[in-house]
Amino acid sequence: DLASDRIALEALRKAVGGRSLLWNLSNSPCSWVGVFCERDRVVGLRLPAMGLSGQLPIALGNLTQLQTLSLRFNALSGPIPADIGSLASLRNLYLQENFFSGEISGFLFNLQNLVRLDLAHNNFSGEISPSFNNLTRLRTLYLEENQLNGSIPDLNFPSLDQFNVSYNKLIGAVPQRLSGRPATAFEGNSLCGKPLIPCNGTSNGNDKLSGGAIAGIAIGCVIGFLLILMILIFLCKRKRTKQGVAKDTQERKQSETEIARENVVADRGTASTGIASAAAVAKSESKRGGGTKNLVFFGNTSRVFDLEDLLRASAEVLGKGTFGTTYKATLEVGVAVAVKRLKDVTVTEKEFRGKIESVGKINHENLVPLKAYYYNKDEKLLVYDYMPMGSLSALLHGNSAAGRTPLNWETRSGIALGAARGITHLHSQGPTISHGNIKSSNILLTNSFEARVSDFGLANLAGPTPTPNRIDGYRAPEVTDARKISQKADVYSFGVLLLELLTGRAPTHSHLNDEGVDLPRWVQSVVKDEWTSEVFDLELLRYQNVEEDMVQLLQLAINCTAQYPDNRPSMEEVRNQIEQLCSHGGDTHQDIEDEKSSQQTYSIDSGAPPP
Ligand SMILES: Nc1ncnc2c1ncn2[C@@H]1O[C@H](COP(=O)(O)OP(=O)(O)OP(=O)(O)O)[C@@H](O)[C@H]1O
Repeated sequence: DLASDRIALEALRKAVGGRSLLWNLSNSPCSWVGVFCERDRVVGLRLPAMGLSGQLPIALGNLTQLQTLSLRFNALSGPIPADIGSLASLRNLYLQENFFSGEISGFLFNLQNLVRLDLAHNNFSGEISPSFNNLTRLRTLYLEENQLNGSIPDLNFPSLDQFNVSYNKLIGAVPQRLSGRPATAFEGNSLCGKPLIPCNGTSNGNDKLSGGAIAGIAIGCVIGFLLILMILIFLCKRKRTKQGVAKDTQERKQSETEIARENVVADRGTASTGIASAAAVAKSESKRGGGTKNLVFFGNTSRVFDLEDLLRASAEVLGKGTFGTTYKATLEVGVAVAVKRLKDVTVTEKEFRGKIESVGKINHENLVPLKAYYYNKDEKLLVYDYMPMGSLSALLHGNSAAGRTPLNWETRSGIALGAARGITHLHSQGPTISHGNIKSSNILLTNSFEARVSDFGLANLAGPTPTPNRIDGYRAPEVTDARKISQKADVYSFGVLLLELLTGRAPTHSHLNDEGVDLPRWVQSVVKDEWTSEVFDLELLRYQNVEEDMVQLLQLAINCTAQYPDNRPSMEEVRNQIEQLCSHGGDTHQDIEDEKSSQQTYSIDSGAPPP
């Protein structure tokens, strides 16, 4: 009953959270922060990042109705206590990012109802037990970044979605049943076999080579060296006979090498030559009458610069995207612009000009305005305002060591609103107008963190993109060709963007994501298990009085990422809902010490598609 639940919780507080768990012991445990009850029993205990430290007491076994235990991101140490094995109702056990050590306790394998088990980033040692196979309902097993050794047993989980054992001390072959998992699930071990390198005769679990193999390699090296030497002698002789005959050819070759070198430097993003050479090509073309003489400006943009100025500008590569490389060019007058050098433009000049002219006419405070463009046979340049704060992607996933600003709820919801307004404005231009490439690197920020959507109108200038690229994590399931975009596909991508803002995780295929998470699927599966608060970015959990707003935005994101386009809201509806949400957001800067707890039981529709 609740009295025995109370005893367990008080013992836990005494052992690991005396200072950090500010529970009012004279009230019912169901009113305590992180404790969730149903029918007067504790069913959830969620204390992530609460500064808990020390060893878990033998007491939690009292919580016989507990379904979710989340103690992630704390400083808990020692073994997992044996009585956890008596939590017969437990479905979700989330202990990652602590200092737990010792072998993974055999008591865990009694937990027949366990669906998610995350023990990653601890100090667990010993072998992975084949008894994991007792956990037949398991869908998530995360064991990465521990000290586990030995080989991986033949694990057979019928419904496993997520699995990771990377960065342990595992050896031997990946069992066949797990060979379809991504290589990242196994890296950082001495493992072989699909999806890693094949296990051949020379590698039997450890990396030592046999004597025969070493001798073979040595002989191969000597033969290779002799061959190269002979080729070099032959080439030198030939060169001498040709000397003096082809001086002009040599000069030409030299200049080709220069150009090649220049391109390499530009590609590496270390110098301004890329944009300079683009502008130079453009300039020489226009001199020959092969295109427009100069940049074409839009609206009231004052023509403070021309191609010559771009040529002289100091420039740096900002990044390479789907449609080309983007440079920051600082003009001599001190103004910075972003110049996108388009590649693979497949439309005719007339179509290009028509499409870009209509992009240039679109004007809204939440869109990055296209200032000007340049078109000729060899070069197509787009000039935008330069946004000094960079992109949402860099801000969310950038290196925290480099001084990343943590984004609070107010800023995140403001960014969501700004982006929604920008995209809604685009959609209001006509039912066939859509963005086609909504993702966090295309949400740029002003100095005051206002969102401006960039890169609109480019999707149907380029050819099909058969290989997965960075948009793929955002792409709606019905979009098979990047050019066949729609407003409802934009809504899906925007939903993924909202999930990214809420969870702090980048979607699959993002170059910054190493977890391989399919964000909508992951969020839906967690929410279905009534585990909603686990999806939120830890930085957001500091602001407890906004959890209800976060849950509402999460529901909206889930609606946006519905599998069938007709089940998704329109962008206008999305904008209106975020506007409402932001308008009643009062004091959102409550501190972590704020004891006001949010004890609502949130109900989320997991957005399951119709049959
Ligand atoms: N106007 C701008 N001001 C500041 N940074 C920009 C601007 N435009 C683009 N960037 C940044 O330059 C980098 C490269 O942008 P680019 O648009 O070429 O590629 P992408 O956004 O990564 O992918 P895609 O081409 O698919 O949109 C990105 O990090 C982007 O955030």
